[in-house]
Amino acid sequence: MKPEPMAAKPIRARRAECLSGAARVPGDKSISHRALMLGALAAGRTRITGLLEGEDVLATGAAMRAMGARIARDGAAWLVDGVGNGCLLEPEAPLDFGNAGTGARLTMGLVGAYDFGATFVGDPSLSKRPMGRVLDPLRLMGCQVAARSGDRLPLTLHGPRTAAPIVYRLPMASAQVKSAVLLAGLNAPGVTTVIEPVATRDHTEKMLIGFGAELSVETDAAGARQIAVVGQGTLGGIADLVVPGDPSSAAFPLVAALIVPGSDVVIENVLLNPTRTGLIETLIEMGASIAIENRRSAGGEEVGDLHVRHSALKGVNVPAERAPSMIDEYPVLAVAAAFAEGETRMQGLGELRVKESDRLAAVAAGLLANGVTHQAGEDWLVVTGRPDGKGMGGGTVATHLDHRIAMSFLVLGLAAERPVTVDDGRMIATSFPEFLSLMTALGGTLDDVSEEGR
Ligand SMILES: O=C(O)C1=C[C@@H](OP(=O)(O)O)[C@@H](O)[C@H](O)C1
Ligand SMILES: C=C(OP(=O)(O)O)C(=O)O
Repeated sequence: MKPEPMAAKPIRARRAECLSGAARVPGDKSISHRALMLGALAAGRTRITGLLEGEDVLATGAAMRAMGARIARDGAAWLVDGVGNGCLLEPEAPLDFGNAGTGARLTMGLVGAYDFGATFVGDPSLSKRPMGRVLDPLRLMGCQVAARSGDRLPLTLHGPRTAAPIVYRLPMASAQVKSAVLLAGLNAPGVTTVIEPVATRDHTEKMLIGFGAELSVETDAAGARQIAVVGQGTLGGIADLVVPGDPSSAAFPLVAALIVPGSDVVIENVLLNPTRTGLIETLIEMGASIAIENRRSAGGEEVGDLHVRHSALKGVNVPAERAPSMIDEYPVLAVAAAFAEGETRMQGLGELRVKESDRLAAVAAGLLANGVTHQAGEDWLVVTGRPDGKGMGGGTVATHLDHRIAMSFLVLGLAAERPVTVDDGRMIATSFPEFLSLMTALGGTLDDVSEEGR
């Protein structure tokens, strides 16, 4: 008999008095996935602190175990004993990535150049997302793919006996595709090259160098980056890999503090890698009071504490070129824009359509349900704000198994005139399990209302 599907967990946010205090968001999700993957691949031990213990990352850990790595928690740290480059084992059962695009796509790259079979499965959200963007370059390297129509999960990969190194120009701005090709290149003889016309998050490049891979990056006058990795080299464990706080999680208390009158909040230890700071840049242009304090370096990355105070925001134009550096932050930017004077115009949003949900459609529907004036097109969104939040709220938002839609609209409810309900908060645990307790500790008024509908 099939197990009963778990019941949805609706959550409601009510207008908060003010938010205050200090908070520390969990480790960066992108870096956490890569730390487990490269630790699993490297020879010897990697000790990781600050790892995000969200469901997405734990699924990656389980997949790495299934291919031979030993991974165990040791107090506040995680110890990973890797297999050595080229020595992953064929997994005996399907690898289940749950809701996680990053875990699934990067692992496809990791195993796509191995002469063995690996099957990938995921939840209903992940099973709708396009995998062809990763499978196409893997096919060029000699990988065989058996997939559902449209290159969706479940699918099985079988790499070639010897993979062909390729030169691959990214057809879309995607760090996941870039990373998958570079990881496949680790097991191909010779040099595998990725050309990215627009820079995307660079964690894979930085961490590959940290684990001892031979990798070079050249940037041309137009900003295009050419990244070359030498395959079949040796990777070694990292004794002390520190994962900084996730700026994509920090975005929620950050925007909440900006829009709830009287707020004064410090968010500590946030990753400030320039490929991830588009939201902070945009909010500062909108007039946000965000002071970056205590700037320092941790684990080869710049980090700092964000001191945020409630601010009078004004609408701005957010250029399409900025999208890769804030791609996961548009839903919560739309919420900030709902409280800004005038129009905020966001362009270049095509990639939002293929995230955990069609985020552009989900944001537009959530704004509509809560009385926020907006217009949306194929790849753009214009939000017309109302600083006092008058007339806003009162709606229920369909989250479509998307953690960022859930958290963004709960933030809206903290400042809107009427409460905002999200239909299901379960997916918040994929990236930010502490969200409810952290927001509540700052003064957020969030309630689990699962019992109401029963
Ligand atoms: O490489 C990564 O860790 C990620 C890249 C982005 O996806 P795309 O590469 O599809 O833009 C982002 O949306 C995702 O949350 C994490
Ligand atoms: C898009 C996201 O993640 P993923 O692609 O890993 O599912 C996200 O966390 O917003």
